[in-house]
Amino acid sequence: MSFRDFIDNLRKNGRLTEIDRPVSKDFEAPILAHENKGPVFFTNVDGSKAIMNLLGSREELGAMLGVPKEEIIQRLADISPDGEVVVVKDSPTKDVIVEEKNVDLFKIPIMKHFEKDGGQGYITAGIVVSEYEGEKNASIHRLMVVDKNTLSARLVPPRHTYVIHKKAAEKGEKLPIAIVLGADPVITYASTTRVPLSKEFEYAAALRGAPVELFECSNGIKVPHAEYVLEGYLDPQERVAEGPFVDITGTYDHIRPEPVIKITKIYHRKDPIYHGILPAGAEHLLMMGVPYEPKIYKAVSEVTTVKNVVLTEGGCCYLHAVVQIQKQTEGDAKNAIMAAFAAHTSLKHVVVVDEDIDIFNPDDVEFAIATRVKGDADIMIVTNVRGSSLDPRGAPDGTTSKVGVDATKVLVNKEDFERAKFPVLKK
Ligand SMILES: C/C(=C\C(=O)O)CCOP(=O)(O)O
Ligand SMILES: [Mn+2]
Repeated sequence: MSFRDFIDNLRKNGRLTEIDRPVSKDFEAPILAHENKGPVFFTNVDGSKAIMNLLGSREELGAMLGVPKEEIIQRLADISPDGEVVVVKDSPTKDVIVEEKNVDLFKIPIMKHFEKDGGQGYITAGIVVSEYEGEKNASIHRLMVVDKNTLSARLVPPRHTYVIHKKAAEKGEKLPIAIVLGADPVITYASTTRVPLSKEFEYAAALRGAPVELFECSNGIKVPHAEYVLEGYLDPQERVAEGPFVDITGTYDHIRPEPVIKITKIYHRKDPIYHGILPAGAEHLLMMGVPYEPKIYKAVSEVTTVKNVVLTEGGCCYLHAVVQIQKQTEGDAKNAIMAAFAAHTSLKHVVVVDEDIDIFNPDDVEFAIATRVKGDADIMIVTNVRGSSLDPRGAPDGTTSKVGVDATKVLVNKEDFERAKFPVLKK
């Protein structure tokens, strides 16, 4: 499905808010997206079309994957990244081709979001596709606009783009890349996942249940059909001060020296639609967090019977997990805690609950903590572990303390924890 077909479906189903008046890419469009919550289509952001909040809820994500929100994790965990990918010659993305001397990123509605943002705006939904010595990758990175043909990418170790760029840079070579904006949303989603190296498009094809078509850019990088493709390279040496940027916590991430991307060509559809993800908005949080949920699910399934996993909105969909298990033996929850921390190294706090707790309801999770936890026995603290660079409370060397809470029933007296039910009355 194309990006446009996806938007048309949202429109037909009455799920799209359309804003026809002219709005500015600098702050105004992001503020409107923040106020509107659901998908918002702008017909005139400084003269261009744009959409924000495209996949801003678990319901929307589930609808795209063809499952209810409670089954997203099982669906993502069950699918192997081995769908069919075909290379085709033509693409509607090639309708308009802007050669190097005319490249001007300021003609694209790349937005400024928050008052202290660094650079000249940030591309927030750009899939960075790279290929080097037979290894391929597709992943979303925040991209700061430096000038009309220069970006800077925050590359976090050990993400695949970081690893591939490092390999090329060690040999002093430029890494050819292409930045894809406005592909089939399943492809964009697949690019946020943590599948094995080179497998994002195969994973997207498996999720979509149909082959993914790629076309070749002039620098050899193969990309899916999209609204915009920015072709260029990651420089082996040059770095600029990247940031500040508001990441998932809604606080400003630090400024760091990050690699520079030069854009050498732009392809776009006629009348292209720009995709912007609102930093710290629901779409951003889900894109960052949901891909880790199947990873945690699979890791916990190795140690006990896992039923579901959620990275909660209150924990920025990244720092807090709730893991639901069918407890078999005493101590299962502690093993589940260790497995969850190993599967998502940025995770800081995890609560393990039983099957009768609704993990999507924070009040129900708090009820489990209130009635099933005894602090000296059920809380596990691990100190000096690798945490998230996004945690404002993390130590300068990137370590933190992690807390696991076993909020499951004690098996020997599990009847003491039974939740009272009203009888069903005969009518
Ligand atoms: C921008 C970040 C991640 C990414 O590109 O996936 C920052 C968070 O990374 P941590 O690994 O949590 O430090
Ligand atoms: Mn990858």
